[in-house]
Amino acid sequence: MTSLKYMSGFGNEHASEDPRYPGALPEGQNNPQVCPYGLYAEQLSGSAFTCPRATNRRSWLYRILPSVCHKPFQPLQEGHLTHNWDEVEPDPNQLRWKPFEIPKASQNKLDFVSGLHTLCGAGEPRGRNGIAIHIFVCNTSMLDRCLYNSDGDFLIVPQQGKLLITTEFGKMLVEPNEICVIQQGMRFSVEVFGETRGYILEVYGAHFELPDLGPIGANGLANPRDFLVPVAWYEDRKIPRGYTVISKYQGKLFTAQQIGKSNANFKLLESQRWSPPCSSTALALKFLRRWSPGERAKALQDFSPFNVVAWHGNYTPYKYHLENFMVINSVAFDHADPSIFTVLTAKSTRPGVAIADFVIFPPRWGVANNTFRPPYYHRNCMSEFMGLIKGHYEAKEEGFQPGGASLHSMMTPHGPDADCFEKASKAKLEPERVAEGTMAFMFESSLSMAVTEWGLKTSNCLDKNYYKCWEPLKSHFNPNCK
Ligand SMILES: O=C(O)Cc1cc(O)ccc1O
Ligand SMILES: [Fe+2]
Repeated sequence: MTSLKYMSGFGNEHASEDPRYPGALPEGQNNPQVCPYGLYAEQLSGSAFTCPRATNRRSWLYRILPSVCHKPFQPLQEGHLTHNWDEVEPDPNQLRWKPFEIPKASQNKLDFVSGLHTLCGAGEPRGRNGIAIHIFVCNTSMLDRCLYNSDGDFLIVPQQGKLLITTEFGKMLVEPNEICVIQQGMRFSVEVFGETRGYILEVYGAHFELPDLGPIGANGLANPRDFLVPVAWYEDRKIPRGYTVISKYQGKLFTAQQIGKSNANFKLLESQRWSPPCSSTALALKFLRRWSPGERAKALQDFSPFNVVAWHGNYTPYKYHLENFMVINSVAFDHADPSIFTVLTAKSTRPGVAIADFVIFPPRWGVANNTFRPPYYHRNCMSEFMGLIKGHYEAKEEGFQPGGASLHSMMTPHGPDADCFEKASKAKLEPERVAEGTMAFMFESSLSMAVTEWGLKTSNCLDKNYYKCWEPLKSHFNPNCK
């Protein structure tokens, strides 16, 4: 695979043209009467038109045919997505899952969509407030089908296997230890290269932002320039069985076939060698009139949704490598709250309270003196979902495995297992590397999440003995020794 190009910067205004068609972006305006090369202009709005500038998100896509060319949507019964949070009775227990099983392609072919499973969540896509956490396990690439999420944004954390994601904005390769965000409405298709697994945080009604840095200053944590945005790439190919667009809409999946064949139209214009600058409306209209009825009929067949020749805007998919996180931590004493490790936050309307934060536990130095260095024992007014990309998590060397997960719900006590407590209370406090070669992460939410039937039962991955990891903790209380 030739290496892909990206543009850098979080939330920037970017502009990109497929190099095969220079000048495809209209100059100085969004909606010329006829766009260069006869493309259609289409806006994708990611915020209300009237949002303040700082939060206003939209992009303009210049495409061979507009997205509206599709047959009616039909329900699709596939995957295990739900936002029915009443499938099973509430369960406040500490929950831990063994690595979610990835079926072999020879037994059960799953692609990114058919391999989606909702594990837990809260809230409701219609009310535009809530989250869902999904696990994806797949072994097959999506073939001539793409997905878009009408309900919210997907933050995708691959854990095993890389994802080659084609989007309307271009291609991104996302490997374990990288994450990507595909925002509401963006069409994407996922190619995989073997058995593949990962986690998804879905947020309804908010976009991810970089956390404010406050007294940290202008730099640090996830730096904006390390967020990478794809460059325009389009395809105009024959799709014998037609292209299927899948929409996740109000928690359910729907499919529609694209109709409209771009090749004929586009090749025709191309054959006229529209070399830029070709902004002459009269000339363009002349070309458009040249289509015969036969050509128009031929035009109504099939086309790829990845037909965006150029785009500009600040509403894009993006990826980020977790190794780029600039870690800040205690250099004197005590254990700082894990909010210091926030990569991205989806804010609620309450100041400082996130609908969901994406937090990582990267390799770093532990140097705090006179300090119990691992995570403290904890009861939280937020819900803490954790996953492990690789290695071990410092608070639980055993039991919490890559590709598994844990959920410590609102006010459910949790903390280091007995082993960890004993070791860390006796350890000689020298500077030491913590979490070397590992990457654990947390989706922390102000919402009280319910677990799905798949999570508690069907996945068959729930570790029924999790609570036992704290059983050996013994009292060290000694009234005679301070
Ligand atoms: O529960 C956990 O392991 C996550 C966590 C880590 C930490 O360093 C401090 C608090 C906390 O909840
Ligand atoms: Fe915690």
